[in-house]
Amino acid sequence: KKKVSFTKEQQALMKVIIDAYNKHQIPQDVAKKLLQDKYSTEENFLLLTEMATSQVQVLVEFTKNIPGFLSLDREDQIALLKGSAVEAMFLRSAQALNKKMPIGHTEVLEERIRKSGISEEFIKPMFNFYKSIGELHMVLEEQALLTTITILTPDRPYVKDQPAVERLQETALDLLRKMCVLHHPQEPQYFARLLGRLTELRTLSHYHAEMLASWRVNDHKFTPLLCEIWDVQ
Ligand SMILES: O=C(c1ccccc1)c1ccc(-c2nc3ccccc3n2[C@H](C(=O)NC2CCCCC2)C2CCCCC2)cc1
Repeated sequence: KKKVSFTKEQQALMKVIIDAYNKHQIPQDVAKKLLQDKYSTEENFLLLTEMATSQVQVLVEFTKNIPGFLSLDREDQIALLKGSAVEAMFLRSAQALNKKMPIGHTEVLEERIRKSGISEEFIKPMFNFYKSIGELHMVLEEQALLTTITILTPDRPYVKDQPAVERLQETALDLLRKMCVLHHPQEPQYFARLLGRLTELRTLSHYHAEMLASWRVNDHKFTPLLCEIWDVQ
């Protein structure tokens, strides 16, 4: 059994990130809403924009707790948030679908998402991603670190001081690598598989503006915050 030891700094970093991740959960649980009632395509689109808007607010609060983030150039902080918001939303959505639920609930939830108004061509890649996240059975620490690593991606558009972001991301990557060895000792390639999901995530978010336009509703109304973050309207 591989011995994994964390430095004092790594233990402190993990605690800060876990506390932030737990504190900044989505207010009301969208999965519960979807399981309670069937909604029309319009209502589903509104639900998505409401959930996504509150998720962006939660994401901003979460990033403030990432050690070093607030010391970055202010415009770079905005560029990192803008560049990772859609990916963080899909990560959160994947976790919402893969959460332990009573028998049969996941199937109902999946069905309601499939029928929510999303155009067919995007259902497959989105669920492929959700399934590939589910198969990893990530522990909370890994989920929180994966979101942190997604936010601290140096090569987002308009980031000026990439090395400064790289240094923060590397700290989170070192910690995640150790977490993977600790929680998945039988799978030496687990860490690499986890990072591979970020590539799939980037592809999903690449088509996001186009995906939204294809949602079968007459007018696509967005909140001002989403217009900022989602490059729509
Ligand atoms: O942007 C999306 C898209 C994708 C393809 C085409 C057009 C738009 C697009 C499409 C679905 C989901 C998505 N995948 C989910 C998995 C499990 C549970 C809910 C999920 N959702 C939506 C949601 O509210 N997500 C929250 C989750 C918390 C963080 C903020 C976001 C609802 C919205 C009501 C209708 C059904 C799905 C998340 C994002």
